[in-house]
Amino acid sequence: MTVTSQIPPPASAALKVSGVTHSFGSKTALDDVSLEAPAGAFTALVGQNGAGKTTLFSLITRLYNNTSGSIEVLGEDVRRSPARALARLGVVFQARTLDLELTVMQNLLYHAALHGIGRREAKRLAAAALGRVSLESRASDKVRALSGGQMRRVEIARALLHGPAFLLLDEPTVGLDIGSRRTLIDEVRRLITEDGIGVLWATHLTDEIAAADRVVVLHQGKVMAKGTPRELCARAKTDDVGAAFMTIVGEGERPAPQKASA
Ligand SMILES: Nc1ncnc2c1ncn2[C@@H]1O[C@H](COP(=O)(O)OP(=O)(O)OP(=O)(O)O)[C@@H](O)[C@H]1O
Repeated sequence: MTVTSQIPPPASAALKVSGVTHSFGSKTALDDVSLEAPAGAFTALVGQNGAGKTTLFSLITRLYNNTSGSIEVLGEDVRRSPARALARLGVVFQARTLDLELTVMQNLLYHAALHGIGRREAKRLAAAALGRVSLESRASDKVRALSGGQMRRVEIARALLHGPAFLLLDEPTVGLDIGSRRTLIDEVRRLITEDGIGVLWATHLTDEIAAADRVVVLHQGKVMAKGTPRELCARAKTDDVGAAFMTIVGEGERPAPQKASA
């Protein structure tokens, strides 16, 4: 009997960013950035403050126009086919955007109305989305009554309303306590395993990375490394992902300007 090794096919890139540069005046926030994030997997975009994570998210979501390179969501170019590309994308921005005085359900229905979803369908979708983040029992509560972590999960439910295949989350755990952080990450990982959603998760916290994740290290607008945590650790000759990140980021530090000798 012949035994053939089962090599899994390469995961297709649900999000593909190629050669994207973006500047604010003379400040280059992103410098020839290329990265891929597969469907049905967790990709961590790790970078310190000012690395360029939010700028990248703003380009992917068309808040800013990408004038160089290309960005594709499930094969749809965001510049050429913005409606089709954005229809496949769910986004949780860094800043919180729920109306605190409305109920959880009212927030979701308002968002659905903006997307042209009819009331009855919106209610069905909202209930299903709340179930996916384990918050169906809070539908009638005012958002103000929720914890920070629960608010984030409502924002994820809102991002899921239109049935996206890929989720972008920009530092979603900032300001949350350890328990809420863990719950939020677990919920998002469950969406990946149960619904096959792809995730790009921006963070500066390396303890949010799991062994099976893909990691992209962004520093001062440049992609410094891409790979599995194990590959990053091997490159930095350490077994600690946080230490590997600091080593890799250190490689990218701009040299201090030389003083002219007298
Ligand atoms: N609207 C803007 N005008 C000018 N400079 C900007 C603007 N937005 C971002 N920048 C600069 O671009 C660089 C990247 O910023 P960005 O917000 O994308 O980083 P980040 O990785 O999201 O950091 P943080 O975690 O602090 O949000 C920074 O140097 C920032 O000061």
